[in-house]
Amino acid sequence: METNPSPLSAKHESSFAYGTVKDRMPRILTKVIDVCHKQIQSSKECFGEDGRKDAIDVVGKLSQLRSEIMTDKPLFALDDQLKDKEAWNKRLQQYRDSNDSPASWFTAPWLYVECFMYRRIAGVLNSSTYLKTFDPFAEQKQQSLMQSMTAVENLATFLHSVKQSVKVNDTAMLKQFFVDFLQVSLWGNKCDLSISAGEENSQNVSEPHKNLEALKKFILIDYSNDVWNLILKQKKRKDQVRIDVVLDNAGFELFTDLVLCEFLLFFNLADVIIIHPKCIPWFVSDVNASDLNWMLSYLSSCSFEEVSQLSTKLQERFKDGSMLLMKNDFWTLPDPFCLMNESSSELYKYFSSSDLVLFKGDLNYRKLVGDLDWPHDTSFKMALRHFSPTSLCSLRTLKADVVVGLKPGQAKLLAKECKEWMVNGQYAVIESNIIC
Ligand SMILES: O=P(O)(O)OC[C@H]1O[C@](O)(CO)[C@@H](O)[C@@H]1O
Ligand SMILES: [Mn+2]
Repeated sequence: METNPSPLSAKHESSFAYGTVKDRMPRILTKVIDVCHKQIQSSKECFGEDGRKDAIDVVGKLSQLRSEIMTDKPLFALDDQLKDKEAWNKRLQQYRDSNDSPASWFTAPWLYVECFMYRRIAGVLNSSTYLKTFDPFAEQKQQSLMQSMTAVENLATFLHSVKQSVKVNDTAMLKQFFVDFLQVSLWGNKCDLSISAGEENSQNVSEPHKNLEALKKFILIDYSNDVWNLILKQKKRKDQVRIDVVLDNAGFELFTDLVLCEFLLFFNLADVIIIHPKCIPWFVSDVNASDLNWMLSYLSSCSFEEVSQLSTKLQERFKDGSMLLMKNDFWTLPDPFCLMNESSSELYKYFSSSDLVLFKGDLNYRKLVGDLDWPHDTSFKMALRHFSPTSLCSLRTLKADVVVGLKPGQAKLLAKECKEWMVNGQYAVIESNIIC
């Protein structure tokens, strides 16, 4: 029988999880409470006394949640109206059954409790009358794109020039630019708002595609060659190549992901691309469908021509079906991906017919490897624990103390170089299960 390492957990005071549950999560909740507090007045203006009471009730329940976390109360089964509640409760029960102590915020697996906070926020909002669809992070997500507009303009200009100058059959050039756009999308993952507890974290490099050479030494594992070979191989074998992108953050990161998609579609390296957002406000900056729509209409009306053209082109792609957005509640469960086949078998089956699934970001990586305390030289394949519907590739900057696939001894050397190497977003991986 396989024995797995233990899950990362805030019960270890020296861990990154401990700092997250103790400081970062309450800080994020405080911001959510402030934003909802502002809704008291506007709800009153729109819906009268009823609206005012409704928003006050939301603020009260969120404050209660913050105090539960800060005082390490036991986790309880969800009792709300959202349809994934049974799936959540089942996992909690399984945890309780396999552990003697009751699960609490600081003692249960970090992956469960951090996801649980966002699911609880969604449950509170959904229980209200007037704030059901209110996204407390929407404004921050929009701000982060607006603050990255110079980088957006430069990247759109770069894509435009590549589209103009590179021939569709010039494989060598295409490979070079594929790797560039893949890396731009990778480094776009630095811009999440959860690691900074919601503080401004926009793109501060104005020409992201010109910085790639200098950043190469920070990519610890790099499967871009294999990903490229896989795409070429599938193109030769099939009429329709499909790539799926499991999104992470809105703002600049989403823009870099869409640039990569447009590059692949324009040069016929993929025929259809499916993107997968979250269905509830999640880890502060994660993409919801409404963030994508907002971004495309914001950029379409931008006065910078390359940006508005690109955005209009992307809107057309969603209309003609070469790009599709697919929603699924699985992405906002606490489940590691090795449980996808059990808890969302349709999604697993759906991925089996994809040629390549790209997973963006840190949380997706944590879920790929189960958020377990793996020795760092464990193979990626082993850490996936049989999650292998098709070829997978994770594009992730390191913002949590879990990483696999390194050479023996490499982690020690990195720790000497930089104490914070696993959590400060400076290092990255392009990691894959591809066997080409
Ligand atoms: O947006 P990402 O890349 O998934 O990062 C989410 C962040 O949230 C965390 O869970 C910390 O709160 C880290 O894992 C990570 O830094
Ligand atoms: Mn995120």
